[in-house]
Amino acid sequence: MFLRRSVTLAMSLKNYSSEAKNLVAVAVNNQTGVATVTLQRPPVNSLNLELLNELSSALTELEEKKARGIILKSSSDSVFSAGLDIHEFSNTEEGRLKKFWTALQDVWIKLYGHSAPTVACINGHAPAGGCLLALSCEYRVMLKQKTIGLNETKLGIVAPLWFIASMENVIGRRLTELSLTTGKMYTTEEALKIGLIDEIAEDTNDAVSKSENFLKLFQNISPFARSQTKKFIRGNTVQSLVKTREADLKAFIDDITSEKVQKGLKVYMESLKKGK
Ligand SMILES: CCCCCCCC/C=C\CC(=O)SCCNC(=O)CCNC(=O)[C@H](O)C(C)(C)COP(=O)(O)OP(=O)(O)OC[C@H]1O[C@@H](n2cnc3c(N)ncnc32)[C@H](O)[C@@H]1OP(=O)(O)O
Repeated sequence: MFLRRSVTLAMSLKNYSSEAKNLVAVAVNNQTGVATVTLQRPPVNSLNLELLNELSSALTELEEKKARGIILKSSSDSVFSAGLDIHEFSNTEEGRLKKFWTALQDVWIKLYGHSAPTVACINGHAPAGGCLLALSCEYRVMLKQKTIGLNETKLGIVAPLWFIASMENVIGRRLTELSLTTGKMYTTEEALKIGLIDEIAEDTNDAVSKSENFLKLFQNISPFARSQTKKFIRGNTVQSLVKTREADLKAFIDDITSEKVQKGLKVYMESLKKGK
């Protein structure tokens, strides 16, 4: 019964090979059904509205096509994602701000609750929103000598509850509290020690191969049993945002457009430029 189902899924993916879009590229291995989703917005894959919309569409498509696994990586070996594009925050046009935050909520809901097994191949630094993407996956392989963390307090902003839950579900409440309140960025080696990541890789090829090995664990597991189990484990966390989306959006708009936060972000951006 399960075997017949697997064959059907593999066949449904047969003609779905590689599609390069602007900011997100999706390539599906027709033999394994595993999709590699590559973020490609140089220089640092900061998440703007357009990238988030493309990522959201890719995740929907991979849900519909019943992908057998997703590897999320960066086209650069230096930065996985620098997090949300800070320029979006200084956009005072409320329509775009709303679309931006709604797109981020969409991406998180789809990625966190995806039916396919997901791996973050963290082939570069992953601050803030970059760390969120990684935490939304089920397994994390990271290049040595990079950094990862939810550093929002360093920017004078407050990580929403669903960011916090994503980290708490991986490393527990005590460490999440310490990490978030201090805005701690962990080195790869530190991240492995606290369980924030699962494996260290030498380079991107090694990271991809370790990600593929993780997905092989599910080769002989019923996709239905696997995804339902994941749903039971992650369902409440996803639902907590689904039920409060409007309030979360309002809180974001109110906070991000406040004079105090805008001033702090300006100073942070200047410090980033000076850091060169
Ligand atoms: C109370 C308020 C509630 C509101 C709730 C909001 C919750 C928001 C939640 C999440 C927030 C975020 O995700 S904010 C983003 C946080 N990200 C960071 O702090 C990362 C900052 N970047 C870096 O540390 C580094 O750039 C890097 C380590 C990622 C890479 O270093 P590298 O040396 O390779 O590159 P540069 O630093 O030279 O950067 C190149 C270029 O990119 C610009 N840049 C970097 N990060 C961002 C970004 N996140 N958004 C937009 N632009 C970014 C950087 O300024 C450089 O630009 P220029 O070449 O023009 O100088």
